[in-house]
Amino acid sequence: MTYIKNRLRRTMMFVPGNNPAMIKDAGIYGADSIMLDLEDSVSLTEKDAARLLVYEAIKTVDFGGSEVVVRINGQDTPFYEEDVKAMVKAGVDVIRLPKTESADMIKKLIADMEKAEEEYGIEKGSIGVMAAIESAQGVLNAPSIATSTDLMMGMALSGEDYTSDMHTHRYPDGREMEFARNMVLHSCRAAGIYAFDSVFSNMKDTEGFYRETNYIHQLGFDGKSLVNPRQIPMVNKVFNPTKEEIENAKNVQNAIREARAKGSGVISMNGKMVDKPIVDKANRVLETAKASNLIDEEGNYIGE
Ligand SMILES: CC(C)(COP(=O)(O)OP(=O)(O)OC[C@H]1O[C@@H](n2cnc3c(N)ncnc32)[C@H](O)[C@@H]1OP(=O)(O)O)[C@@H](O)C(=O)NCCC(=O)NCCSC(=O)C[C@@](O)(CC(=O)O)C(=O)O
Ligand SMILES: [Mg+2]
Repeated sequence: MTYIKNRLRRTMMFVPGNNPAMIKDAGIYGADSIMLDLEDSVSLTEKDAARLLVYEAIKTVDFGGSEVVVRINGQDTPFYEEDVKAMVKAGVDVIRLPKTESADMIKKLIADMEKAEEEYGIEKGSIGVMAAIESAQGVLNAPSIATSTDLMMGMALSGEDYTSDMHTHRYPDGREMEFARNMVLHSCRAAGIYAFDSVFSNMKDTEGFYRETNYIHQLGFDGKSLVNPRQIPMVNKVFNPTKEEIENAKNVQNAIREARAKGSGVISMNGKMVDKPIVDKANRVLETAKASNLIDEEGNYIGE
């Protein structure tokens, strides 16, 4: 496995690292990224066994087309060092550092990964990293965390720990996370890395899940951390461009081609102005459609 900088990352599903049945089948649900968890879904007494299980799984289980991320234990725990060594040796795609509060924490992670890469003869830079922002300190330092290393794939806001640190709860309207979402998202966009929204923990509240997913898609997040496979098609439904959006994007491309042939950078299409930023957005819609297998090589719609 090797870390790929640019790919589709709408859905990143947590899978408890001490659950062999869930790990074995994790690849069948079509998540863009599977996140094997060594941190909070694993009890203190099972940390070593989970690390071994996850190591073996990375070596032997077929996770389909999913990227494999491991959430290791935090730097203030006795498990961190062994987690880093084992995951580097296993050749995971991406390591996610929980409770990241500063750029220095990421620099320490990179130094520890490099030591392990040296020890196990793994190519330097073949494993990406990501930061989970779970506290007020992490949110305030998000801009420098985002740019702390070239290997930074993205950052995720962790709503459960964050709202606990802020002495509040998760509310249906999400106002308690407005500032954090905007800080994390802007830091990611400015750094050119992926932005992931928080898990939504109430599996029964489908309406609430759609409300939150539509909201974070509107803000500009690339994807969301998930806790259950049932959440994957719901996120894809929100994030995938519709047939109408794809047709509109193709019309925008055709219109600007026509305009440029006449020496202009702007044209009117159905009463709406089309210029460079509109074309950039149309291009992004078509890139997403292609990566999601909604259009073929010629741009024809092949989605359901
Ligand atoms: C929630 C529940 C118990 C519900 O169980 P249920 O049994 O009701 O689920 P069902 O839907 O009935 O399952 C139907 C079928 O899917 C299989 N299946 C279910 N879930 C699966 C899965 N995740 N992976 C693969 N397979 C799965 C299941 O085995 C069954 O398979 P089968 O028997 O063959 O039909 C279960 O989903 C689960 O354990 N989720 C992961 C929880 C977890 O990891 N939490 C820690 C991460 S959050 C955190 O730490 C906070 C954070 O740090 C986050 C941040 O940083 O972002 C912050 O601060 O915010
Ligand atoms: Mg957490």
